[in-house]
Amino acid sequence: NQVATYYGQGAYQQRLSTFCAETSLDIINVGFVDVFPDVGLTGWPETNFGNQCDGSFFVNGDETSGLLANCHQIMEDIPLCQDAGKKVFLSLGGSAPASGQYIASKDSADDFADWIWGAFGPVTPEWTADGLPRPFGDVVFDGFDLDIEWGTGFGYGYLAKRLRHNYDTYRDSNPESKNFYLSAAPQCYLLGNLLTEAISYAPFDYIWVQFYNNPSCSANLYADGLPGFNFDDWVSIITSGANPDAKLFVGLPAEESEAISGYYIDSESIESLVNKYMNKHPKTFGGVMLWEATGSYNNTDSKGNVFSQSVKNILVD
Ligand SMILES: CNC(=O)NC(=N)Nc1ccccc1
Repeated sequence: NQVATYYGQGAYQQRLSTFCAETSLDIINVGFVDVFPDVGLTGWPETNFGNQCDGSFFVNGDETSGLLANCHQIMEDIPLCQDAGKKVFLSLGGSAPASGQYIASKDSADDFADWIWGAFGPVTPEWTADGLPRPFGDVVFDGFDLDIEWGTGFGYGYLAKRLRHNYDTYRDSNPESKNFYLSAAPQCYLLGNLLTEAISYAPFDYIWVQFYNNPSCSANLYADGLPGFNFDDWVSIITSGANPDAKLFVGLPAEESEAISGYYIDSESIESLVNKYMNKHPKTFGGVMLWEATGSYNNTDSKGNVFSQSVKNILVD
C-alpha cells in the first residue's frame, strides 16, 4: 500500500527535493495546470505552482500566455524524486479558479491531451521543432492526474482516454520506455460527481477520493461512528469502471488547517479505518492520499514522525 500526496500549493512550501527525501511518499502529484486551453490565455493551458516559479510566462507568438516559464527548482527536483523511486504526476485542475476547468468539445479535449503529452510527456523532436514549450525541459512525468473540482463534468473522460491513447501509441514504438499512469481525485459525493463518468469511460490506474470537505461522505463520519463514509460505493464504481483493477486511495487532510474545519482525522482514526477497509477490499484498496505535502511536513507526532510517515507506518504494519 502506498502514500500519495500533492505538492505545489503548500503555504511557504520548500522546494520539491525536501519531499523527494521523504521515504514515506510513493507518489507525488505536482499541481496545477489550473486553467485549461479553452479558457487559457493564447489558447494554451495555464499553470500555478505556488511560490515555486519566478513569475515569468511563455510568449505564444506575440502574446503572453499564462504558462509559467521558469520553475527551475521543480524542473531540477523531479528527477531526484524519480531516482528515489517515486512516481511524479502532473495534476490538471485544482481548487481554483472555478472557471479554469472548462472543456468545450471532444476535439478540444483531444487537443488538450495532445498538448499536455507534447509539453510534459516524452521529449519529441516535432514538439520542440514547432517551437512549442517544454516548461520542465526534458523532465518526463510518470503520469497525469485529474483533480477536477469545478465544471459540468464534460470532457474529462475524453481527456483521460486520449492521454491513455497517446501513452499506448508511444509505447508501441518505444517498447523500452517507462510506464505511464492516469489518476483522478474525485470528491466523495456521488450525485453530480464530476469524474464518475470519466472513470467508467477511461482506464485510470489510481483513484484518490477526497474524503474531506464534503459533509455527506467524508472520513470524519467514520471516525465519529456515524454513517455516510462511502468507500464501499467507490469500490463498486471502480470495479464496474473502465479499469476494474484501479487502486482506490483514501484521500485525507494532512493537517488540521488543510481542510475545512472538522474534516481532519488523527492517526488513531486512520488506523481503524485503514484496517477495516484494507481487509474488506484487499484487491482494490491502494493506500492513502494526503492533501498536501507541506501540511504533512508540518504535522509531526510525539515520536517526531511527519504525518505521511505515521500513515505509512499504519499501511505497512
Ligand atoms: C486533491 N485536491 C484537493 O484536495 N483540493 C483541496 N483540498 N482544495 C481545498 C479546498 C478547500 C480548502 C482547502 C483546500
